[in-house]
Amino acid sequence: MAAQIWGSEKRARRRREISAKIAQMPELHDSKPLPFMTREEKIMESARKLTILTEKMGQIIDPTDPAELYHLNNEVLGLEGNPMALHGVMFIPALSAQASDEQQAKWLPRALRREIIGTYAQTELGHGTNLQNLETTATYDLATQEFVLHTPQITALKWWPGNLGKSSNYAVVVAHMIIKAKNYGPHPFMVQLRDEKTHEPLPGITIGDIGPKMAYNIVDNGFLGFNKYRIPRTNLLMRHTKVEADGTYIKPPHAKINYSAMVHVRAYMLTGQAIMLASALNIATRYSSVRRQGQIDKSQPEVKVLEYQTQQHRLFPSIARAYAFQFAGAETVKLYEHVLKEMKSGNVSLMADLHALTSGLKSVVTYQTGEGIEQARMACGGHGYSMASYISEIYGVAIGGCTYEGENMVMLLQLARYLVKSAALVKSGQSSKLGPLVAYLGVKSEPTSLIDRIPNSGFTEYVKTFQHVSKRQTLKAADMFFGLMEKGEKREIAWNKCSVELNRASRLHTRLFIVEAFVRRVNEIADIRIKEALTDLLHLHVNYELLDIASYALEDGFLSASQLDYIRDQVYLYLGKIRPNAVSLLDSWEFSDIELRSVLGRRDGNVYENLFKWAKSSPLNKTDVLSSVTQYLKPMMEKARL
Ligand SMILES: Cc1cc2nc3c(=O)[nH]c(=O)nc-3n(C[C@H](O)[C@H](O)[C@H](O)COP(=O)(O)OP(=O)(O)OC[C@H]3O[C@@H](n4cnc5c(N)ncnc54)[C@H](O)[C@@H]3O)c2cc1C
Repeated sequence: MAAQIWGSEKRARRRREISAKIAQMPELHDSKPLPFMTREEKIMESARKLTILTEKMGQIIDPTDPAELYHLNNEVLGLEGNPMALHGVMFIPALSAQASDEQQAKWLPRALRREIIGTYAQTELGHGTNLQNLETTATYDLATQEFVLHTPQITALKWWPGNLGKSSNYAVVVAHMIIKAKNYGPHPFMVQLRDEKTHEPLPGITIGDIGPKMAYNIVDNGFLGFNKYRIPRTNLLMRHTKVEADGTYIKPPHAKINYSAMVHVRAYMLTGQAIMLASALNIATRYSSVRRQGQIDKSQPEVKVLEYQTQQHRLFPSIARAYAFQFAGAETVKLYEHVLKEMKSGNVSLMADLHALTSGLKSVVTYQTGEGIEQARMACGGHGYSMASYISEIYGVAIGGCTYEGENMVMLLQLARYLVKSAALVKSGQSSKLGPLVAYLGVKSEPTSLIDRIPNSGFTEYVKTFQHVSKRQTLKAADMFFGLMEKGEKREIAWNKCSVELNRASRLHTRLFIVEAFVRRVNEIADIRIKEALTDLLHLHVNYELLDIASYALEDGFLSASQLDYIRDQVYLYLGKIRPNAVSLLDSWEFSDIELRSVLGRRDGNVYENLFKWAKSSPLNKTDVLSSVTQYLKPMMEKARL
């Protein structure tokens, strides 16, 4: 099963080998549980491990393999980030995608050798989503052939970029490029922020940390201001756009080229989210098979809480989602690699499809991951609320994904734009022009669903039902939008008035893709036992998801009330079928104890002993009487007793 999850037998084996090596290297382990450290201590601890990794990485992994690097980071540095988190995830990819060959030759080897640390600074205090209204400017000075970076007011400060505050000495900074008083819009520039010897901010730069956050506190998200700070013209990243010495601006050959970096990050985010969801569920499911509370049959002993149907209903559909997201993520990464190849040979047409899809996937997957992790936390009762479970940290980190890399609602609206364009093609009889991911919008569906009416139909009738609801909602929302415009509403006003319905269409389209990706994967599996276990999970997935969106299928009579009852019964049937495999379905992800960092979710299952040991190591327990008591509470009580 691990091979299915991680993509191949070899990848699964390499993960095990890497975990085994790390287990033998105590210098790479947390020196004490992270929840007992202050933010400064955590950053120090992470930097310590980072420098060891820089030295020894080659002994543990193949550093050119992103999957191995990801696993190493997760296990050693953990989810809470590290002082170079953005360096690998955003800075190097931004240089790779947007710097010219010459620029790459100058900066990339230094970045890869870690001579410099970089980040990606786009968001500002005043604007994140609306890039057109970013306020940082880069004005071209023809006389010196330099760009002058400036933040004219407080809202123009860069705000949020990871590792910008204290760790990075370089950044790719997005600023409005102005040449001869003409604004060419936001463009990326390579900017040195700090002196390479002293690490002090360079003159003209105001920089710092934005303070503690809900999670991710090892990352020093920062602010950055420029006071007429000069950089050479050649620091504009010039892979696609160019500015010549005389200020001549050369446009990128194709606007969609700029999508590729975003699509890349969003595609990889999906598997990251699946891993976080599976981690939280692994903790909660293991704990639920140890924790005993109450009886189902009063004549019998207390049961493991995993026996309760409500507990299964809380956890198992999310297990199915974790698998679904992992498979959809892997498929999207493959699709991305294919589209990239096509683009290199001049075919950019598929990028729009993929960009739209990844916008929807990023939004649906991060939202449902957050939901699933929170349910996992509650499934652990009181102990889930303790940092010993580590689920709250996983939750905090995962839901950051709902906001960064494009705020979720805005992402859904991006996909909706594509769906509305596609609906217009259907309405004008041009369905043959639909992109491959939306081709179903042009296919006539049956009048009613055949779920439970055709024996052994596999998942075909489910997929058709998802297609029907997605198509119907897309055409309905598009009709609403076109109708308002026909009545004379301005395009933007009409769009805003339909945006809830449009986002519903985007969610349904995305959920359809996730279901299809799951079905495709299960159909490919040769090993009978694995296929059987995943088929059960897929049954739960399609029935649970359909029940969740049933109102869309009921409103036009596509599904009947009796079919809904059948679907509901199927959910209960598969909860029961999955119960015996639940723990192993998550153990198959092969997270090590080091990686999970959870007292509740350890492999040995010694929850109570481990919890007591953990509590005793709380810094508050170093002394029996705290100075807060001697200084304040004791005198207060003494005074009251007089
Ligand atoms: C953990 C974390 C890490 C980050 N790391 C980085 C980083 O490394 N580099 C970087 O540059 N930035 C980073 N960011 C910033 C992040 O990219 C932005 O916060 C994000 O793009 C959202 O923008 P915003 O904060 O301006 O939200 P806003 O756009 O102000 O969103 C507020 C609300 O308005 C709604 N809204 C906004 N516009 C529209 C619209 N057009 N239609 C409908 N609704 C709308 C949103 O849906 C949301 O509900 C990070 C943020 C977080 C939380």
